[in-house]
Amino acid sequence: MLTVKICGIRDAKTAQWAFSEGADYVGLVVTPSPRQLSLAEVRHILASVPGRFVAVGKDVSEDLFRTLLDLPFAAIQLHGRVPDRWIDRVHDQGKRAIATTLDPAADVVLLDGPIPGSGQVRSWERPRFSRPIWIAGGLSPDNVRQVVVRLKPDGVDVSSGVERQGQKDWELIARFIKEARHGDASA
Ligand SMILES: O=C(O)c1ccccc1NCC(=O)[C@H](O)[C@H](O)COP(=O)(O)O
Repeated sequence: MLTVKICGIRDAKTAQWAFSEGADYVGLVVTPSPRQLSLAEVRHILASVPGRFVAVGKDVSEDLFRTLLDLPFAAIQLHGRVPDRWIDRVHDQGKRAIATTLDPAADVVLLDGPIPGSGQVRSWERPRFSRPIWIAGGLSPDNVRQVVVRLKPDGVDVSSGVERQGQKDWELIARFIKEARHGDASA
């Protein structure tokens, strides 16, 4: 079944909404971005909402990485710099590792757009690879069904495509999940 991740959620109520609409994962951004959360905000959301959360960061420092390993995230998604053995360390904590390059050690490879969270479309192709592939970069409720039907990815991931004026929009989140699931049912 298709995995759906909604990324860059910044409050507990919106996270709860995404899960209630059928999201499999919610991503919390922990490095510089308009969606970045403080660690206090992250802890608050993780403590208030049951569900599978992903820590999402770019060029994460060793200190931050250690903190993320100790928090109850289901998965860690690493963009940019990924030092040797980090994926093993994610696994040692019983978490899943989401890589943004074709890394055979990862549990999932996220094929993202050129700038994460920017809404820029990647060239939507699905490489042959031994790990599950999630597609992201410029997805929205208007195109996700077609992308799922055409590429048959293992998952889809969205951030700006479910925002209005820089804020997550509940109706767009619900519609994105519905459209992705329709695509999966007819793929
Ligand atoms: O979303 C961010 O602001 C972000 C910042 C730093 C690292 C990663 C980030 N997002 C990663 C994601 O998983 C996004 O969902 C993905 O890049 C797709 O974004 P969009 O094209 O806006 O849907």
